[in-house]
Amino acid sequence: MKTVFSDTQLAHAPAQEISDGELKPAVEIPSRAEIVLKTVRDRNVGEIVAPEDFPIRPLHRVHSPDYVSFLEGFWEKWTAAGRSKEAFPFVWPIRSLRQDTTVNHIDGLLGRYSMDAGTPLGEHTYRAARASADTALTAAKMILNGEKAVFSLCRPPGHHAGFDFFGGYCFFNNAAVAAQYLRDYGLHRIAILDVDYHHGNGTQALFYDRPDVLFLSIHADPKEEYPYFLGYADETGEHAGTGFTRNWPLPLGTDWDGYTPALEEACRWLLVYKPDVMIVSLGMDCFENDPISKFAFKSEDYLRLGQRLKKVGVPTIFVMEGGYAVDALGTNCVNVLEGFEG
Ligand SMILES: NCCCCCC(=O)NO
Ligand SMILES: [Zn+2]
Repeated sequence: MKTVFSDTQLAHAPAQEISDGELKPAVEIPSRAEIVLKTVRDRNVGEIVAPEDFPIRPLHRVHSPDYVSFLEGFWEKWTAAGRSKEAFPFVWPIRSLRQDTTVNHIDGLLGRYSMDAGTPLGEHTYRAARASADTALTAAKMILNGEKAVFSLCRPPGHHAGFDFFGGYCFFNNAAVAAQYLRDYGLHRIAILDVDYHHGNGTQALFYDRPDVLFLSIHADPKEEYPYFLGYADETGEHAGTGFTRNWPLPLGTDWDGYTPALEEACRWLLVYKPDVMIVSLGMDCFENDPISKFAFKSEDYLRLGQRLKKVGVPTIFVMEGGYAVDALGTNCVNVLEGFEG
């Protein structure tokens, strides 16, 4: 299986994050990608290719142009305001506040275009996030050109990013951008299976009223876990998209045996939907030693996951999402790819 990756994706290097209500060392760090890349090489997964530089248009097919421009011009505005350290939002246009104002103050803009205070914006965030989206787009283009399976080593991740907001360490929704690109280039049905520990709220919302992209997510129950406010079992799509979203929230502490019934149900939905392509939002934070998560996968369970996904039997793009137990991240990620390749 080929891997797509660019060193530009390492440029976003957050130092801290706000997690569990306090400032902590950031976990979505460049070494995540480096260890996965090293393991891809060491275990001879396949050729590593650089992403193509796509124009901005595929991003505008998923994200609002003003949001993309905000990210692009942010650091200049931030430093013009006399600030030099990574930026954290701290005020949001929540209930009773206006959504329609033209905000100019940098702190207002930060809140307007974000969903949480845990995702710092730095000098190189835009550049790295663009490269991460290009990595997913390149994988999509490779599938259109006949590849049967591609691993897009995306970092920063994407599944929490929505139409006009960043959060959960995500800026551009890499999986959504790839799905839309495949639709724009003639494929009819795309399935996104999100196996990250956290619900992919951004991806769900982007396709919620559409039948052409099926969104399936198995994740920690949002009653107990980020993102808290989406990912419940009663969310099944709306309008033309009714029935084309499915969520399997699972209790904290879930291990592989507790996970497989939901995975089997999701695979049955895939069998019925018969997607032209399956995009797997591949977060490895269900792992038992993940520092911010509370499922109990073992490394060998990721081999089983890859083996099961292979049986779906459609062209597949693996888009990397979360996973913060850096020492085991390479092993766990490549286990999925090797399990898939058989
Ligand atoms: N700081 C709060 C937790 C952010 C979730 C990041 C993630 O792994 N999402 O899949
Ligand atoms: Zn996650």
